[in-house]
Amino acid sequence: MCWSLRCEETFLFARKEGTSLISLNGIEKIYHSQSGQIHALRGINLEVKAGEIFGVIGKSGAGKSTLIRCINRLEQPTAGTVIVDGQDITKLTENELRESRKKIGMIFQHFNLLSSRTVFDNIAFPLELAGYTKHDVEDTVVRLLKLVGLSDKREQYPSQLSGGQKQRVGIARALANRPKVLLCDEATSALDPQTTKSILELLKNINRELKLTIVLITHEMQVIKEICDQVAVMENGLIIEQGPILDIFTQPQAAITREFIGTIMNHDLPDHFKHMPLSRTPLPDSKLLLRLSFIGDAAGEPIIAGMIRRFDIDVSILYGNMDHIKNVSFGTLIVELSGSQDAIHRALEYTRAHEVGSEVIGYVSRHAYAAV
Ligand SMILES: Nc1ncnc2c1ncn2[C@@H]1O[C@H](COP(=O)(O)OP(=O)(O)OP(=O)(O)O)[C@@H](O)[C@H]1O
Repeated sequence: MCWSLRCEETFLFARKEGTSLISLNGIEKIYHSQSGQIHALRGINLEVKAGEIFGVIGKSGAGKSTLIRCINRLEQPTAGTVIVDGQDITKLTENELRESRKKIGMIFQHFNLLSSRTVFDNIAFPLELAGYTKHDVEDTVVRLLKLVGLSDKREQYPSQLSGGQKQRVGIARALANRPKVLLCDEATSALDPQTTKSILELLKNINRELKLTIVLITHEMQVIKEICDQVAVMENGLIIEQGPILDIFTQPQAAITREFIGTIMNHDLPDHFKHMPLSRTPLPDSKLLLRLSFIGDAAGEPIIAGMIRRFDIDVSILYGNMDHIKNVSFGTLIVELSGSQDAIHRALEYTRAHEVGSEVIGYVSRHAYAAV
């Protein structure tokens, strides 16, 4: 990281952290193919603030690649505007675009390195194109190699590197022109989990140290959870949900968001409960199924013990998990409350007074247990 500290003048940020660096307004993309038209993006609006890591998640075909490629105009949007650092990318001439793209680095799933060039020469390539002197090229590449931890590989060829090392070369090359934005197109999808972790760690460090804004697309919720500040969820060319990741993880609204979160943490009832008839209103002699969500300080509160102590009820924990994002703990418990309806009602009020999210899943008759 010392490269950035010695060269802070090389990363000049026109925009302060927290102000909008990328703004997509009403982006449409229609592809014309032999089999007809494909409406890949359907009115995308997106704001990425300077200094943040913004993740876009979606299943295959959702439109993620098309979206990220509109940011540097590798794809020309059919309609809408793409503003990067105050400049409307969609309106630029080819010459202006070439210059503007220096502000926008990109890395790819399959690295896209030049196989006939060494590691050093791959990273040097954009600098040579930009007309840097031999001395400046040498100086910059040496520093970039150090930044990505590949100083000892400078004379190797891509075929002699592991996937993670290749992606490090890709990152160094993308940073060569001192961009303000780094676009990551499924940058870890071809890597094993351990290597993925180390690349995400590197991206996180680069974001922190160089204050580089990062936009990444992925189909893996774990990637979003590990490094993103904000996330947008895409389906069928639309953004169906977006927000800070803690909000999205603790209060997912759309079914597909719940599905993505479900791939790394369970948010659902245990299977055998799914087959029980649930009532929205209390039945005589029924038990209440409740989902409790805890965030931050509330995660440490002994809420269950408090309920049992204060009210004449039994509480069984059916399912629970705890996790943390950016050092904030959060968790979910699915509990079953049994007792008089009055005691259950008061226990419910008690949870609501304690800044604990509580969602009534339903009431289940005691007899239902026998039927399952
Ligand atoms: N060059 C193209 N010509 C025609 N159709 C395309 C083209 N590129 C993408 N599409 C179509 O646009 C839609 C969105 O594709 P896109 O690659 O953006 O999705 P994605 O979410 O990135 O999917 P994946 O994760 O599989 O890459 C898909 O239906 C795809 O088939």
